[in-house]
Amino acid sequence: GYFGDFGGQFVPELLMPPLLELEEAMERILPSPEFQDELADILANFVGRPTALTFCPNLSAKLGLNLWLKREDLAHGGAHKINNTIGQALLAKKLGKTRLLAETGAGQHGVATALAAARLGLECTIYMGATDVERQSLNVRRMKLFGAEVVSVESGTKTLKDAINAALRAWIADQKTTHYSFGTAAGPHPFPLLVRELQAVISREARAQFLAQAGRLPDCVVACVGGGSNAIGAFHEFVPDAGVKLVGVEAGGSGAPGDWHSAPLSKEGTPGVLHGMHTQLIQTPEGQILPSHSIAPGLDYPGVGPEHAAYQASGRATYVCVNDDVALDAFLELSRHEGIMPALESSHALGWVLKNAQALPPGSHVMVCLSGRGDKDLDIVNDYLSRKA
Ligand SMILES: C[C@@H](c1c[nH]c2ccccc12)[C@H](N)C(=O)O
Repeated sequence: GYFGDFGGQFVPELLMPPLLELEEAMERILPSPEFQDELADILANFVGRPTALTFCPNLSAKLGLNLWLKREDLAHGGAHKINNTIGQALLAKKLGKTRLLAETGAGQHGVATALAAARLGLECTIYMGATDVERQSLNVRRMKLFGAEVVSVESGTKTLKDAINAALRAWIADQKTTHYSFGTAAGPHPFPLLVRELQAVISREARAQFLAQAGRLPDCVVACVGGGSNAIGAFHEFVPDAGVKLVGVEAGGSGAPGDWHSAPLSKEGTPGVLHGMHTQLIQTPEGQILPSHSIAPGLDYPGVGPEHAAYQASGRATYVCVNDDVALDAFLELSRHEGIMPALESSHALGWVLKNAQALPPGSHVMVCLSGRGDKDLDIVNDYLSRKA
């Protein structure tokens, strides 16, 4: 369960039985033709795959690049999250589980888990920090309308990292009937591997679409990195293609000195253990996890998936970060020039491309993973516009 020095299963002994059961299920059930056929049918006819690979003629002309977008914003639920939640829900059902539980901070993973449970006839309990329940009330309403129970977590800073701790504890207490559907390619082994396998559909489709539509491979694949699930999925099938640069874009927050960020890889992160994994973290020298911040709720996390930490260490991928304003400007650029409204999370990836277009060879073919749609972010964007006016 390691990616170089990173990964592992740093959990209480009590959590080992369900993790071992999940690992065995992953090896036995996931690759089976029966599971793969059933998953392919759901991805086609419920999720709406394959998602488009969209060329951007106006921004390409403006930037002197060939800008392509992998449209995970068009997947059911409005983001890439469903690739993971529907796969884990199907696996849980094959294991005879009757309930899913999950963590969420921004609410996107909670919604994607709740709708997958509804579709597959499973009960669903979502753990969410009390602070997040307050500020993401629309997603709380969506989860409840899909039939999920939302448990408000009052411990710690009452945000995502506390929701994960509460969900892991709940799983220990109820492991026989319940599957924990982890929200990103992080957590204790086998979650980083399982989520990567389920999100790899993004690059599996994109690689074939690029060859068909552009007649070649991309020069560069760019994706935002919070926990890292859309990025690991966008990278995975391109990893063997040495000519394809992989760029992960983290959230730099406001950028003001002393302000919090969510960029353990591209800023001063250090190795440590959190949520069952050894990875790069934003922490004090004594190992106290520091608060994180980003204008994009889905990127707000002080850690990162271990496979990304390993790709940074090996040099296979490069990790950079952009601040809130660069992401907001990218949101406006794509909306105004291409008629597509990107999630603020995805806007970080696009923002890096817009900011660094001159540094890329002219005519480069760049694929940005558009991990989600931006309707959820209208209030934040309008607030930015009124401040800027
Ligand atoms: C990205 C996703 C998420 C869900 N669970 C996570 C664990 C670690 C990092 C990120 C996540 C999002 N923050 C959410 O709360 O739904």
